[in-house]
Amino acid sequence: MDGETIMTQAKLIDGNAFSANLREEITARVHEIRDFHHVTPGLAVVLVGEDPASQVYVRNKNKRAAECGMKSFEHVLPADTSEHHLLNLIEGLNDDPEVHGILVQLPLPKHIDAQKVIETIRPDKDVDGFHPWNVGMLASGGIGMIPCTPLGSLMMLRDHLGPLTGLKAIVVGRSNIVGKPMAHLLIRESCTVTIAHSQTRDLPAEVRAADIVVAAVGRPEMIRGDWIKPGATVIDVGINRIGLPDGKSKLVGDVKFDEAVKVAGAITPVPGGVGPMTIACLLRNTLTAAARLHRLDIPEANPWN
Ligand SMILES: NC(=O)C1=CN([C@@H]2O[C@H](COP(=O)(O)OP(=O)(O)OC[C@H]3O[C@@H](n4cnc5c(N)ncnc54)[C@H](OP(=O)(O)O)[C@@H]3O)[C@@H](O)[C@H]2O)C=CC1
Ligand SMILES: Nc1nc(=O)c2c([nH]1)NC[C@@H]1CN(c3ccc(C(=O)N[C@@H](CCC(=O)O)C(=O)O)cc3)C=[N+]21
Repeated sequence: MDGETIMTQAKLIDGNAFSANLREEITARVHEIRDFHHVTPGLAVVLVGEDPASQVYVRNKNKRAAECGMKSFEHVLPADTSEHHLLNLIEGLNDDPEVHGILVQLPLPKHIDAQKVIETIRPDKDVDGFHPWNVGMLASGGIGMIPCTPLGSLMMLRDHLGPLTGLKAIVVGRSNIVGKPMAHLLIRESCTVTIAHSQTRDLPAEVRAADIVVAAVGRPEMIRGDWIKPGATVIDVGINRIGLPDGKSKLVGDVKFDEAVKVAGAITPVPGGVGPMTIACLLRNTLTAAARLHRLDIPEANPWN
């Protein structure tokens, strides 16, 4: 090196390792409530349609639930399932004492009203945290169920940075499942929060001002290295499968990793970043739901504060 150019390399935030630790902690709690309270947390996952990518996620969720000692109930329904049939299934799960958590994989086929489906899930079994009751609890400072992807993202931020008080954060994306709940969590952590979306003017300038960047856009490698403030912490939520010239495909995030890794202070990779944390947090929410439904007084797994 000539002494002029200082090559920096961001710290990699390892979602696989973090999620393995969290799942270990959850497993211990699951065994504890099984042995002392005779309760086994149960997670029901509902998938409508045969989207192969979704099938992989559902299988992963069930496998991880079983590894933690939970029961898992898989409901795979054909793509032409009626809304009425799906709502009936959910009402059955609402009333099933073995089921503590219910997740309906999104997106749903167009003929089904997703909002109606979400509102049919009992709020205390809504482990996705998408029911308006839980949305309101997060927005108004109450205790509800926190959406898994934002929760996992926050755990990694807190682990890397400690308290986030006063930091400038930008969330790129305003969806109900990632962007909005993420912004609410960051407000709760006393960050100064900007929410950007497709109508934002001069997105690179907004991103450059931020100490924390959460990318949840769904556009492969859109956020470039020269948009990142040197030393910033980057959480890449994006999961995009892109085709390669040789006919194969690979997963990339919403951040151009090779560029950002040279500027950021820390960054989550894709795969191996937010994705595995989402699943660990789903299990954590299922454990929490089981404990609350049975009024068990157990400590939360990784209460990060
Ligand atoms: N790792 C994980 O566990 C998970 C990963 N994901 C991934 O995260 C990504 C986002 O998911 P989700 O929130 O559901 O996606 P949505 O498509 O629902 O939302 C995307 C958001 O990005 C905004 N946006 C789109 N284009 C631009 C642009 N050019 N500039 C600025 N903002 C833009 C949209 O703005 P507008 O509102 O104006 O349209 C919208 O608010 C996806 O890649 C998804 O696969 C999702 C869930 C879990
Ligand atoms: N009701 C509902 N809740 C969700 O939480 C939900 C959903 N619907 N629909 C789809 C999205 C997407 N999602 C992911 C979860 C885990 C990984 C994951 O584990 N990814 C791994 C591996 C991915 C791979 O190899 O394919 C990784 O990033 O390392 C990714 C994406 C949850 N979602």
